[in-house]
Amino acid sequence: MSAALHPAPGGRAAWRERWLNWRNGLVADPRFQRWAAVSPFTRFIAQRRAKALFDLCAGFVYSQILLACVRLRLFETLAAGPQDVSEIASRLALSPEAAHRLLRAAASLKLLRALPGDRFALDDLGASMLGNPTVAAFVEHHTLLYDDLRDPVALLRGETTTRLSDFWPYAKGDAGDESACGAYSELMARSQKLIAQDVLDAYPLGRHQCLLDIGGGEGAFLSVVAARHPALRLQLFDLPPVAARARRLLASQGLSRVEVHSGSFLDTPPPQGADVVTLIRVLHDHDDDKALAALRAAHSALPPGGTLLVAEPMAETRGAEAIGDAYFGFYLLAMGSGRPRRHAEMIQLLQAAGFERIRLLKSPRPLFASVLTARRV
Ligand SMILES: CC(C)=CCC/C(C)=C/CC/C(C)=C/C=C/C(C)=C/C=C/C=C(C)/C=C/C=C(C)/C=C/C=C(C)/C=C/CC(C)(C)O
Ligand SMILES: C[S@@+](CC[C@H](N)C(=O)[O-])C[C@H]1O[C@@H](n2cnc3c(N)ncnc32)[C@H](O)[C@@H]1O
Repeated sequence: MSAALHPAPGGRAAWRERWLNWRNGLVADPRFQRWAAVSPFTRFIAQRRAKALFDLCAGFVYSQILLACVRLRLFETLAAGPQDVSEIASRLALSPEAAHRLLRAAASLKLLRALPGDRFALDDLGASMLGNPTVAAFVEHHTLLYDDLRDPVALLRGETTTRLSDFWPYAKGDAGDESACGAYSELMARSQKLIAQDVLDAYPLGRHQCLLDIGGGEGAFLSVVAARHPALRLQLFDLPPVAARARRLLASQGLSRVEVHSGSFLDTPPPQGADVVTLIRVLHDHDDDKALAALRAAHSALPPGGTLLVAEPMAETRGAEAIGDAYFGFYLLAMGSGRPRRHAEMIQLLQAAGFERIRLLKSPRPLFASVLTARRV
């Protein structure tokens, strides 16, 4: 970036930068670190910072312990109640020593709880895994992401080919065939359980007559909408191989009332008739030009005054900053397309496509998806 675009700050901002620089010099000084670690005024802060840095160093190890639990079906094994190490070891086909190591590790991560007598039970996080089987599917799927992240600098420099870009063929501009689209469509459909109800709680659709879901995948979101709004007319638009899967799956669920249309929002006009269009987890996996094309497609499908509903993880979501900028930032980099956007960037994009009255709605779990509405001009 040139200095002209980002001139050195003045006033309060300049003072803030000088203070930050002085503070960082102090924190980086080993003598200050030693003093802070023992001083009764600072030792709790120093310990918290050291632990936070250690957790960043160890994050991959923690993830792989979770992967071992998922692959060995440890949470399902303990679903009926606590068991002792030898019982668990024989169920997991591990030696008692290996089982003990895994169980203690999982207990330290609050997945399990260690009980007296070498017995182990689920703890809150292990029980949450049982209640959200989608998370286990993501944990398995992360083997692709972690392969791609083996050399993060090469990834940042665009020097690698990635496994995630094969998993998401449209990220490379390839619509893929039904089998290539099957894996991602199934993963997305399963993970709608974390999103669909939250979106509908944030924006009840009661006043609408017809909803078009652009990039609607296999129709998992629309099947939740159908159950809540029996009278709403429903349309789905997705790439031809995905639309074919949606037609089959929706028919098998008795949901032939969903009209399935196939095409690409890059070159095919979507169907007309909707007074609300949804884009769920579509914009963030496209670069600006294609995201703008998706928004223009939504605009063309709506009448003036029609509503657009966007739901996806966003950057700088309070309490979920690392999920947006770190997890999705690097996930989408490995995928080869898109980036998590900040609220201000979403507003710019939406306005450029002809939307106004853009509102960020209160949603139950914005860490999974923030929900925005906008009005077609
Ligand atoms: C009973 C007593 C006395 C006390 C209980 C105390 C209490 C209230 C405990 C809380 C228990 C509770 C309700 C727990 C709930 C836990 C839940 C709901 C956990 C959910 C976890 C979800 C996770 C970890 C989700 C992970 C999602 C991931 C990794 C999503 C990845 C998405 C991707 C890669 C999307 C790709 C799409 C693309 C391409 C980017 O567009
Ligand atoms: C990350 S998935 C989200 C699917 C679904 N909305 C959900 O949240 O479960 C993105 C979807 O957009 C579709 N898609 C990608 N590029 C498209 C395009 N050019 N035209 C239409 N759909 C597209 C994909 O096939 C996929 O179903």
